[in-house]
Amino acid sequence: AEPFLNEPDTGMETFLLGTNWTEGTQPQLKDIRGIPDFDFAARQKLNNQEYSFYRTAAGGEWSYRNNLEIWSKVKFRPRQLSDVTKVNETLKTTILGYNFSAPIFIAPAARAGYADPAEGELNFVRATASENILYTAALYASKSIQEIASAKSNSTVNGPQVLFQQIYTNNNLSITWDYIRQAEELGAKAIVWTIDAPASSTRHRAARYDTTNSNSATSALTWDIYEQMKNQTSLPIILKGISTVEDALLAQEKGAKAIYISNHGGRQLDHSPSPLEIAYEIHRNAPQLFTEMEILADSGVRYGSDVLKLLALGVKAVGLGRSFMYANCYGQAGVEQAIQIMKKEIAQDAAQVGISDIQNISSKLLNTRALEETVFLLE
Ligand SMILES: Cc1cc2nc3c(=O)[nH]c(=O)nc-3n(C[C@H](O)[C@H](O)[C@H](O)COP(=O)(O)O)c2cc1C
Repeated sequence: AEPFLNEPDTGMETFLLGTNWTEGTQPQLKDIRGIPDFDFAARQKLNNQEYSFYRTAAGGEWSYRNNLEIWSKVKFRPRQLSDVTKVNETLKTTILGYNFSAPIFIAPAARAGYADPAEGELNFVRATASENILYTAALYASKSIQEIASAKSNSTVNGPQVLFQQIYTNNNLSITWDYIRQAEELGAKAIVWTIDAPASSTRHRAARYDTTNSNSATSALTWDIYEQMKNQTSLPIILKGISTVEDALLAQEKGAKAIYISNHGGRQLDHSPSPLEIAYEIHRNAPQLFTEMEILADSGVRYGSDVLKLLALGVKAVGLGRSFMYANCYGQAGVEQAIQIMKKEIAQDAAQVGISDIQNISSKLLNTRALEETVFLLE
């Protein structure tokens, strides 16, 4: 196996070594310039067990790598002399009808308490309120669903803050239905049902510390359960972990208003496709899906330009998992800074590409020839 770069050389370490920073201590937040810097910073602060849980991925971590490396295969085709002066105003978007300041969100991830034992996920709730982006809370959060709900802001552009609730289904479905009811009562606006974790996954990095899946007890995953779930709630159910155009089409056939393409950050199945490859497969086989339903995506997103590539294929909004977990090592301020970095990069990179409206990006601004070699085409 060839070595690879977990994060590009951002010059951070060189810079820090020229200051009074001591290796193994967390750098100052002001010295974080890009999303990958939060990974470096988290490695300094967290112990090996905690960092490994956040960082781990499945098998030889080839999907984890591919999630990070695939972006460079798709180049931009920047159009110069387009009027991009108002691009900042087009950053705002809607997700299932709710208003947000940017097409990015915090993906559901368990155990935020490793990064901030006192506040855990509450930092995500508060930071997404102040920055007005979406937070999708994880079932296996360090804080209880009640604690998360009570940290919500009452005064956002949507009125009370909009949170989506991620769930795993339990083999005993009555536990799942109770959980959905509870989320609904506490004001969640959508259920994000994770469908790509039918079993525990092979995660050597975290297994060393006996901290692998948070969901090892769960495996009830069928379209029949989806039908049953729809009868349990009036909330929209977003299927998280769609990896093929066939399943995207099936989801639409069964009435899904939104789906979420993801390979779980490469944490479930090694050699599962990246969101860029999945989005491209849908773009080539059933492009209408991007307008007929809302398609969210995550896995491997580290830069504003990564987000733009997914949006250009038709994705509605893009999530980040690990990066926000790492940013949470700085508490709410760190999470806010991560959101601000992403917003700034999305807007400025959009301008560089010649995008005047982030909500309406032509796929012709991408050169996808490299994906054409491997894309799966339906008969
Ligand atoms: C520490 C950690 C815990 C996670 N826990 C969950 C979870 O409980 N439920 C879920 O649907 N996805 C979970 N995920 C996956 C994320 O929702 C998301 O798909 C993934 O992190 C995106 O890839 P990225 O980390 O490269 O941004 C977790 C990811 C991480 C890193």
